[in-house]
Amino acid sequence: MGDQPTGEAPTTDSPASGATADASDSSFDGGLRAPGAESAGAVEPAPGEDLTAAPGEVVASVDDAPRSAGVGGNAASAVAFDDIVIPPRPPLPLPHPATGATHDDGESAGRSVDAESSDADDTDSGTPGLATPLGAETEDAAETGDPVERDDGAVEPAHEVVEPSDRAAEPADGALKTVSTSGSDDARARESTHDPAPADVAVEEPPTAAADRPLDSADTPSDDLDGAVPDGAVPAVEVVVETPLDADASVEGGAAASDEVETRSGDGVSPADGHEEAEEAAPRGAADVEDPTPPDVRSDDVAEPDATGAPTTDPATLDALTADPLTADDAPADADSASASEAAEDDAHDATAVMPVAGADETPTSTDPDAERSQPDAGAATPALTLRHITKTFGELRAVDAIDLTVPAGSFYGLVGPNGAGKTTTLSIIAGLLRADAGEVTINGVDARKQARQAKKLIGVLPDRLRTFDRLTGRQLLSYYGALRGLPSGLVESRMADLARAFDLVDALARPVSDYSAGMTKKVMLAGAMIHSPRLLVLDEPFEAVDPVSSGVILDILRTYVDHGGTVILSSHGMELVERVCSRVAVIVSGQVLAEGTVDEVRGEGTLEQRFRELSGGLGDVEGLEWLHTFSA
Ligand SMILES: Nc1ncnc2c1ncn2[C@@H]1O[C@H](COP(=O)(O)OP(=O)(O)OP(=O)(O)O)[C@@H](O)[C@H]1O
Repeated sequence: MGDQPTGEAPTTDSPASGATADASDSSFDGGLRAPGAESAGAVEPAPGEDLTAAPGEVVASVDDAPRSAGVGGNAASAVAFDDIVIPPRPPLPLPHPATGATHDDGESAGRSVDAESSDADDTDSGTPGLATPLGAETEDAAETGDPVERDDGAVEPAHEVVEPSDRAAEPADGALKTVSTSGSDDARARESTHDPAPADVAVEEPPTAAADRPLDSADTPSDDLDGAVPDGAVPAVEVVVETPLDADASVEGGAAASDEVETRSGDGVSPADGHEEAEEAAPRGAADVEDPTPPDVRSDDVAEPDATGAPTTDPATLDALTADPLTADDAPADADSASASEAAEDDAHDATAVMPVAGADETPTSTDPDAERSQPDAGAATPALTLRHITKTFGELRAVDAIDLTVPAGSFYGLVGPNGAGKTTTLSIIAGLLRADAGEVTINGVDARKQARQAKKLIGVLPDRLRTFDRLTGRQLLSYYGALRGLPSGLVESRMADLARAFDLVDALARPVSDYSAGMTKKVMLAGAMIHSPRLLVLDEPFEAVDPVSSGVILDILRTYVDHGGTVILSSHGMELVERVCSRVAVIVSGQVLAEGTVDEVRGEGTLEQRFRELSGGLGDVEGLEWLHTFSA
């Protein structure tokens, strides 16, 4: 190719462009491009021309050079560079003095360059702009044979860069020095390093999003809560772990500390800033929220140390661990203390305990919906949840209209309804995210308004829209959930490991939740809702975006949870799923409960979906959409 007619070299065909692009990535890029391109500010001329003939030849030079020079790869680059670069500096006519020693190798490059210049002059290839810069650049040095004066005024012998000894000693420098002849700052900067471009790029590269991530690799220690975590998540965890212990000494103080922890953890920066972000993170209707912290991580709990201190997932042990420490003696007193402040009541409860709740022994343990349907009164003694005339309006819209519901303890309760029916609003009120305009919410006998903190201890929440502190890694988030719920760190670690395995999140725990898919986010938040083994799980669309395998796992977990006395209330648009797994169901339309009871009672002779369609008014009006079938484009 070195003997190709010069007229073929300077073209703007795509191969040339492609070669230019390729060459730009190579270590000998500077040798190929710099003299012409950088010094003259060429518009990719020399490379394009040169490479039109060069791609194969350049490679051949690189391959051959080291063999002839008896040096390694880096030297090879330098030799190849010489072969290619030197021609622009000395007089163009061949043979070039510097390439004479390696004529075979240098010939192609030298002729290529020569061809460029002459071709640009001799042919009407339509690429004068491509050839000219290199020609102009080389002429100065080549015709005079004088040292090259750089743009910054420094004088550099033109031949310096071609000294074989220099190249052998510092091949990379040799290549870079050639770049320096351009006189550009960039070239000089590169000249100063012994490391080729890739390292320069790596060093100078601006911070990336990945660099901002708290943890991004699996090599993060499992107990890395104190490890290097950007965004200030570390101090959050440090403080969180200690908060419940502080709360032990003083409920008031503990609550205050807890608030601070929530805030600081929320943004991982500072309490003040975090508070704002925590509010930002609050679910829809934040203006109505009693507490800006999402309910799934919200906790007014004081520490409830593990009775045994031993991590466990054994259901029986979990029941023991989560058994409400409250004593029945205080229950009536609580009911009578409506006039006292909410905080004062909660403190009293925290200090002494209350709550006659339906324990696992009192609750049917069958996961067979049919079996449970045959026991509609199961857990009737103390319902897991009761709503009395709950009403919520948004402006003129009555989203929830005097709803009454009773969810027996140990039931798997489905809330279904069309879009905008009021399901999420209802669940948000149950979770304490929204304050109802009117009505009462009672959770396991605890008035959710009068004894908000006590009530919140009893529930785990998967909120709508998955808003959470997603700058934390999954591990940090679950640790945060657990710490806020007052669990000992060892127990948190143990449960987190169990939940991660169950939800197939082991490999994801070290990654920021913001990088999770929707289904993964749902699963980690569901894990967070469960980590303190609450008595009632309030789940808004728990299966949405979750893959079938994970859905099956979640269902198994929830069923077992219900078997052991837990209660689940969930919203879903999956009629078949609700029909299959739920023992009771309520159909909400326009903020009102139009049907409620066991699944058998609600669906009657047909399917639940048929009943749902009847109650919700069927399909929308699809007439008038004929234009959709005209396919205008
Ligand atoms: N914060 C809010 N501000 C104003 N309107 C709201 C707010 N939250 C809910 N709404 C309105 O209340 C009604 C009930 O909404 P909600 O989210 O409870 O419905 P949903 O049954 O959960 O619907 P979907 O099945 O689509 O999730 C809707 O008309 C909705 O626009």
